[in-house]
Amino acid sequence: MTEKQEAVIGVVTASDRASAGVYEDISGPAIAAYFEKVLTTPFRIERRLIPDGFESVRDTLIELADNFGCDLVVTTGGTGPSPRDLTPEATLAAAPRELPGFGELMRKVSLAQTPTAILSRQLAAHRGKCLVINLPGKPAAIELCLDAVMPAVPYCLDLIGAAYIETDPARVVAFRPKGK
Ligand SMILES: Nc1ncnc2c1ncn2[C@@H]1O[C@H](COP(=O)(O)OP(=O)(O)OP(=O)(O)O)[C@@H](O)[C@H]1O
Ligand SMILES: Nc1nc2c(c(=O)[nH]1)N[C@H]1C(S)=C(S)[C@@H](COP(=O)(O)O)O[C@H]1N2
Repeated sequence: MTEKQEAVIGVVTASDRASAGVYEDISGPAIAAYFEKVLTTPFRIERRLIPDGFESVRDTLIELADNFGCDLVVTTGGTGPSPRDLTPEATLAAAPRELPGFGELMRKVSLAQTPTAILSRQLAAHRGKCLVINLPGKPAAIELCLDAVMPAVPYCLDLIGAAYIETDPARVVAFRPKGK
């Protein structure tokens, strides 16, 4: 296995209002803080705070994957049914190979928190060696959704040829089949 020294993790907040300064972006920093807590292998974060919209999100994801070498990009916001909520469409335009289990599981755990969880069209997909995971905009969704999918993320990154990452087992028990 070729191990890269440092994983690169993109954190993208898609929100018209947070990007215009109407309210403070809490969800983007919460994602970065989550990885600080959970990962034990070296990584750095690339943060972006952008307006909602198909092109803004698609182009940001492509830039993070292709020019910044991101192994993983986590987005927040723009997953709902409002006309400007276009993060899932933009994600599939940038990363055409969907991993449907991620969206299914995140909606399932979110339903325990709120009945409106079914309004989120959040998904995960990969662009070559870069995995993209959508989260809802609400700060309360961040840790809940990431806790649900993180056990499978390190092995997923192995399979797509991205960086090798490890989690603190006291926080997240990551699953890698034996011998991998
Ligand atoms: N990045 C964020 N940081 C903090 N709070 C947020 C964020 N995104 C959403 N929220 C909160 O969730 C509420 C509902 O968010 P909504 O789904 O309308 O956001 P959005 O469509 O992602 O963003 P916007 O409407 O600003 O473009 C917001 O009013 C705000 O209180
Ligand atoms: N865990 C969790 N999931 C959630 C929510 C939440 O508060 N917690 N909010 C829901 C709501 S109200 C909406 S409209 C959708 C989409 O939100 P977004 O457009 O900000 O991505 O996510 C849903 N999923």
